[in-house]
Amino acid sequence: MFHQHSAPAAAAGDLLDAYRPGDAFLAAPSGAILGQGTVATAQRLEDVGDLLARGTADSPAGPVAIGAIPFDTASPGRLVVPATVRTAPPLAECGLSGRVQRPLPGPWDRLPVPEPAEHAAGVERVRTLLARGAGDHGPAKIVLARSLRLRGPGPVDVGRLLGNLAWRDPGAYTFAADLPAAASAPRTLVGASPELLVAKRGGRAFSNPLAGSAPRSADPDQDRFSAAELLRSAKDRHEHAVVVEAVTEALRPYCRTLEVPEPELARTPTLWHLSTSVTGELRDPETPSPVLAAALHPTPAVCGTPTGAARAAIAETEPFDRGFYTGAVGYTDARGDGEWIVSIRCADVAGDTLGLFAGGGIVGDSDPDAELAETSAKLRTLLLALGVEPPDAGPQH
Ligand SMILES: C=C(O[C@H]1C=CC=C(C(=O)O)[C@@H]1O)C(=O)O
Repeated sequence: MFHQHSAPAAAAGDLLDAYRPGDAFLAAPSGAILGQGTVATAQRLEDVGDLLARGTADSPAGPVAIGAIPFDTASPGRLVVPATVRTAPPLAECGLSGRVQRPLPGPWDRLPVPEPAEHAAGVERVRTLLARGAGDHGPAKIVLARSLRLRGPGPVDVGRLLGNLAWRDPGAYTFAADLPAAASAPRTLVGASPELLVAKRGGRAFSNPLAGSAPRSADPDQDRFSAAELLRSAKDRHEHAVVVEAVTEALRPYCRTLEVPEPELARTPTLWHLSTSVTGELRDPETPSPVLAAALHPTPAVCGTPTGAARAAIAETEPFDRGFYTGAVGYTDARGDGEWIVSIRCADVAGDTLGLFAGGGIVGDSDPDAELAETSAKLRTLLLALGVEPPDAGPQH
């Protein structure tokens, strides 16, 4: 039996200031939450409901669990019931504009894994696999990722990095989640994702699959052109449709109705994406958000389709373990209301090192050079927030 203290905060900026390594922070367009201290933990989404039922809280919604699950559903996650939970209105309402970005001190050693040319060769290999499997229950889409390892002159200041990410894009899902440490050093997943895996509020479920991307440009005409091209691109619309179909099929057993509008454009400071906002009315309004997240994860936005074949191709092709990249980060209360975010545009931080990751969906007509450019733009979310790359004159929002 445990008890969780809850308190409102005036502004999400206060929660950012209060964040310390080991805490859990998530800022979403619906509001921000900070968890501090630990009274209970679980390793799997499926166990969170029972865990929360064993405690009480100051809040009428009961205790809250916050945390992360990895890409590989067979590996343990870290889901924490914090001793204290503080909530605040969304970051975008709290006026972070009075602050400045505080670059993290360098110099930084960079190690791409694999080398960019090797990633491009991997895209070619995956295209061959896709061609071979076409029409034969083989994979139809595979998300291939690459990694960039950075080592700085001292322990990475995760709080500062989190503040910079929030400042750069207050509309993103900005998060820091404590991870199971490999050695004695604390480990944190920190990032600013544009993608909602699933949210559940009362009797409704929401998902916002993204897939199909184009790098933004500093030239406004070129930027508008890239966005319009993306919206028209048959290749990107196919890549996107595969994800929307999988998301609606995974939600359908839980929903009485599902609204699936046409894709539209969504933007981050570095990329355009095709985006579909799916809304469902739940058959059972008490279906908990972790159950929905477990049913959806991993979507073809991060893995591919069919899931098993895509997962096998990823394991064969990517020369690193994804860990918590392309997993999910989120929270739920004891009533099951909560939000789970696709953990992309993030870094796995331990001591003086960061593992950055970026991937892209590969279909039959993907171009290896375009995939390199796209993953470079995705890596820039973290590189800009670190101050490793100077802020450019390009679009910021
Ligand atoms: C896998 C990532 O992005 C996914 C989300 C949006 C667009 C994507 C794409 O166009 O390929 C990816 O599916 C990543 O950022 O590492």
